[in-house]
Amino acid sequence: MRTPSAVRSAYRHASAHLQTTMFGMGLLTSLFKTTRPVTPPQKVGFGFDHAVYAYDAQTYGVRDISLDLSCSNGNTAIIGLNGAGKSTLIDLMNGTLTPSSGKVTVEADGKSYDASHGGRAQIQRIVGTVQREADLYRLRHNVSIEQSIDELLRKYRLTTVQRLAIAGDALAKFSLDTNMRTPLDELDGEQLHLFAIARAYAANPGVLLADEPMRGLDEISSRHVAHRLFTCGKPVVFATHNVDLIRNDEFNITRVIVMDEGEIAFDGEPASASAYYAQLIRSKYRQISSTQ
Ligand SMILES: Nc1ncnc2c1ncn2[C@@H]1O[C@H](COP(=O)(O)OP(=O)(O)OP(=O)(O)O)[C@@H](O)[C@H]1O
Repeated sequence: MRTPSAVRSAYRHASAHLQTTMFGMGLLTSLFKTTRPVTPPQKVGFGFDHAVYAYDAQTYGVRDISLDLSCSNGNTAIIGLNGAGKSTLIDLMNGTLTPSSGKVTVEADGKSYDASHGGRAQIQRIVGTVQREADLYRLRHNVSIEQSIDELLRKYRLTTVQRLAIAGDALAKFSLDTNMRTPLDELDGEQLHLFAIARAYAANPGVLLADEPMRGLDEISSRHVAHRLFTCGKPVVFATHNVDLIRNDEFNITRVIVMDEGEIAFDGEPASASAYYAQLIRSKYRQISSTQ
């Protein structure tokens, strides 16, 4: 039988071992953390070189896209009918998808990153993706929106005070400071869209990517969200079906890419793009009515 002093000594030994292990684990966790950019990456751009993405043998998301997109000169809209390839294009830009063939690169501050060649983590620091509504529902819903951003920021080497300050600033920027303690599932539609933007903004990316950032909102809420998004001080590349929006000077949309059946059908300034798109829709209607 062990004496009390032998038990105490074994306990001290075990506890010292545990402390060393926990210290090691803490060190390991912080080693794997990354730094949040203090100043966002500048001069961000996207390069597509004959990029193709096939979901399966029959279904192409995009076909043979070649595109040079610099984000330094205003906001960029991607428009197109359902299934035209807008979401696939956005997922290739943020490294969620890698091309089946061809190449997609993200340029920032003179360097080039390719998600097909180990660059995904770096790309996701440069590019802030506004989560789609469906993806927001995967977040924990019983925590406040402040906590939700705090949880996102835990991957960075930041103190709790720094994380909460960043979360507070991001929420204030998108008029959500009075809702900081509100759980996600108690936000209304407009607030939910603003929260998705604030969450992407909090990581201080060089560009924001948003797939239909006003989806499902009424005219008033759409306008409010659009105003906040397009005047937030970061370039935005976004997909939309709202053609009226792209012609609004207040939103500084300088380039519009029209997609059709996985390809870029038009690339230019908003007025010409919306005229082209109206023509495209008319020709689709004619095709449908001629086959009925
Ligand atoms: N996960 C998937 N699996 C199989 N096919 C897919 C998948 N996602 C998209 N597709 C197909 O890829 C093509 C392009 O779809 P994508 O979602 O990129 O278009 P979109 O322009 O964003 O459409 P929408 O405006 O309806 O969101 C479509 O034919 C679509 O059916």
